[in-house]
Amino acid sequence: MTTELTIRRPDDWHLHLRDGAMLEGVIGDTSRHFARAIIMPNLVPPVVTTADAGAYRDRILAALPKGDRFEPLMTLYLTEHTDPDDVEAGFRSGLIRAVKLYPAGATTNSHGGVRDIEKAMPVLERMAEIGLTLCVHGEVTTPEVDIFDREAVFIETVLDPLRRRLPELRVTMEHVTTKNGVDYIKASSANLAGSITTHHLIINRNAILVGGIKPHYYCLPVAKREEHRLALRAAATSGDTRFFLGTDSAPHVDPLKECACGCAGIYTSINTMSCLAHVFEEEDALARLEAFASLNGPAWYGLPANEETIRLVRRAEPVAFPAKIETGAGPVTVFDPMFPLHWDVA
Ligand SMILES: NC(=O)N[C@@H](CC(=O)O)C(=O)O
Ligand SMILES: [Zn+2]
Ligand SMILES: [Zn+2]
Repeated sequence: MTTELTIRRPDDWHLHLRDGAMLEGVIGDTSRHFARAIIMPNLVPPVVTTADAGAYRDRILAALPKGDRFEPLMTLYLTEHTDPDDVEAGFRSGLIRAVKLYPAGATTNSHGGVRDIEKAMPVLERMAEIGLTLCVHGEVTTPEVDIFDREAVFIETVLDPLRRRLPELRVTMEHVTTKNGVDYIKASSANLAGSITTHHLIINRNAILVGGIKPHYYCLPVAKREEHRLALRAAATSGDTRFFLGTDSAPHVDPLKECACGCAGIYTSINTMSCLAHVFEEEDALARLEAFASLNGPAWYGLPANEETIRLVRRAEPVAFPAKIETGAGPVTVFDPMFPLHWDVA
């Protein structure tokens, strides 16, 4: 049995750090293990201009625990009024690594997102021209579409038409949750990749609903049936370079999760590497954990893999993680994978 594994230091290609007291409370859980992360722009108000992103980056670096080395990779929140010249200037300066498409109303703080994609075409055309990546929250918001079908319908009715229209546009399908998403990425010949979260490799929709309603397993896109989880596991552990880690660690304080209309989002930064090592071990794929967590993401985003390494060790006794972390904004419940975690980052 493998009990030790050294891999390049991982990166997180989809992360919510929030702002203010929450940012201060969570950033250390990422910078402890990860060298870089793509930082989601869905703040209130959102990060819409290059100037906003520069200021947010400064706040992130100021909140970083002393001695930690961590590079935030900044994104812009696409709106129907986004200025293509500002996007291009941000990209050319090296600050902006991606632009994020939130269909309006699809998820947390997405009300300022895109209603009519036609209005965003000038920006998308410019991005295709200059090689800037579009990250998408791939769900339609049409009320008639069942919430469990929203990703599949998005692929058919929004993503595929967009990619046919702009084949040069580089697209990251964020937090893929369905076999449909996995198959769509695998069938593409270029300019498409997908991030997969830690929790979608571990839970299916039963976790949310069986034995009582469990708000801490609720996120968007919502976890699907078991067959979809298995497809995600197969993709993540396959070594296929088009799939990589984006934890989508999304902290909300407990009172906003444990209420009549709880927020979507699961907090996994603190135990992601332990969870992933467990999953890859179960799939007999520990040798491919480095590809998923440390190599495929940088390759897709045109960055070198990290030179530093981390060492994962399988402990005889389970590793203890707190049930919640305390932040200046309030308590945040930590993802419970519902099995003991034996892998630890040494
Ligand atoms: N994933 C989530 O459930 N929530 C994210 C938003 C998102 O990534 O869709 C958040 O910002 O809380
Ligand atoms: Zn999302
Ligand atoms: Zn997210």
